[in-house]
Amino acid sequence: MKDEAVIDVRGLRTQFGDHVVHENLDLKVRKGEVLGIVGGSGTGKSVLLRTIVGLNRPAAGRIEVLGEEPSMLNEEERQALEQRWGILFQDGALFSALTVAENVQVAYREHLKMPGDMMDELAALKVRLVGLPIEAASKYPSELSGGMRKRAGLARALALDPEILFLDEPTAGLDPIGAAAFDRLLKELQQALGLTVFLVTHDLDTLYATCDRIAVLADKRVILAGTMEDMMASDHPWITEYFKGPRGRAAGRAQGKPG
Ligand SMILES: Nc1ncnc2c1ncn2[C@@H]1O[C@H](COP(=O)(O)OP(=O)(O)OP(=O)(O)O)[C@@H](O)[C@H]1O
Repeated sequence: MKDEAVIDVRGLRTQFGDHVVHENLDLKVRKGEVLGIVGGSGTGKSVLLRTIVGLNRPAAGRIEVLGEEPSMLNEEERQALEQRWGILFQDGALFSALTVAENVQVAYREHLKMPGDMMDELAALKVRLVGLPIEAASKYPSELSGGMRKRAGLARALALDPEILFLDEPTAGLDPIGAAAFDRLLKELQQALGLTVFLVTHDLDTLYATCDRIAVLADKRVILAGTMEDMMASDHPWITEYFKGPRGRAAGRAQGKPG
């Protein structure tokens, strides 16, 4: 069932006042794939993510996630659906007054009833899963490096064993070594856990290292969704400049692809 769509967006329009961000946007994300969303600054990548997860209301169109239409659900059904995905926002969005373990446990307190020691064990498991030392569990976000905070955010996003992981610019602000390590972790986790990943990124190295397909946002819609080979074959000016410009070529060479 590799082609089964777990996210299906059709005819989406989003707008803020008179400002139309998306018009007639279609996008399918297939089960088990890592889909990278790219596009120029302000083309609406983050707004698309936020709209799919219900944080922003579409002006028109239809959004299905895991076979459900979030806007048609009652509160209880919505909560049940929300437990099936995890989100890592750009800034990690950790609660600064809580330790890493407590951040992971927010989801357990909200959605599950379980004894404290079991929550501790589960949080420790998630902390290890994302490659953090166990000591990090009792630290506050301000005591961690940027890379460790991203991993802590990922641990929180994975708290409830989601089927879909939404990531907004996960490698932004990381040094190249930290970013490459995060890419490897993401790919390993995606394969081990069978996740579907919706990944907003500007990072060409991340695209090469992790994505099965890429969707390009321009002119208020997805102008091309396909593999890296499809991107290289396109003659759309933005796509050509992005993927075949000096940075695109360098990223391709680093992954052993001819530039
Ligand atoms: N809550 C909001 N109210 C009004 N306008 C908004 C809101 N959120 C986003 N926008 C506008 O929607 C457009 C798309 O924003 P978005 O953050 O999705 O862009 P992006 O493609 O993720 O950009 P970047 O790559 O720079 O992060 C921008 O013009 C932005 O100003």
